[in-house]
Amino acid sequence: MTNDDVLDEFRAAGALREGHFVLSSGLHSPVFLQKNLVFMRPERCERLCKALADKIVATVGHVDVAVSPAVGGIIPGYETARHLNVPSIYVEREGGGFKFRRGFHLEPGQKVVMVEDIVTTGLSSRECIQAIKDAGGDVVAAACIVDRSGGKVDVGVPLIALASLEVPAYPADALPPELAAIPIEDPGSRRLKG
Ligand SMILES: O=P(O)(O)OC[C@H]1O[C@H](OP(=O)(O)OP(=O)(O)O)[C@H](O)[C@@H]1O
Ligand SMILES: O=C(O)c1cc(=O)[nH]c(=O)[nH]1
Ligand SMILES: [Mg+2]
Repeated sequence: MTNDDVLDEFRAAGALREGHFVLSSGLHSPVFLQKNLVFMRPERCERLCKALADKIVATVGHVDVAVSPAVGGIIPGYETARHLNVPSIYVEREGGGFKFRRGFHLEPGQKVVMVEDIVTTGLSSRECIQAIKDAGGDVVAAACIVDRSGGKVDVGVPLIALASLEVPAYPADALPPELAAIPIEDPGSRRLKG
């Protein structure tokens, strides 16, 4: 799939949103990819994740397991794992960091692909990769549906992105006036209080 094919799936799902969004990293952006509106349609999710699985196999060959960071990574992680024919497990936030819960664990040295939905700064990917390493996994690659950094981000392992875009994002103290004038939405789960 080309970048345009991937973006067309987001457009067709109404998931390419414009406004004023505060991202997981705390950066602000006029564009938000609301991936859940894409993943809610199994046929869309299947098209994207099959293409991502093919790209993973072509890049790193066989892996043993896919691990994703909750919440956004869970559905694409599962669907990508289905096409890789490997198990899919996930980490979730507990006390600030990502932890394996629900009986999920890794065997020492298992080859892991970390599957994210969207990468912006790579912070969530790096946190997830650290949790996998702490659990004994060997992270052979990271993968995502969309890399919003246009290939600039470094997550410490090769990043396999189905699509790569450069989307503007600004620190809170450096907002363009036209963005500052729009009310803020905070759509992710990082700052959710229980
Ligand atoms: O590369 P980054 O700067 O870390 O940004 C990308 C992350 O932001 C989103 O997660 P978020 O924490 O908003 O919560 P969600 O997974 O529940 O959507 C997305 O799912 C990625 O995990
Ligand atoms: O950086 C993020 O938090 C982020 C950006 C985006 O476009 N979509 C998303 O789900 N998260
Ligand atoms: Mg996430």
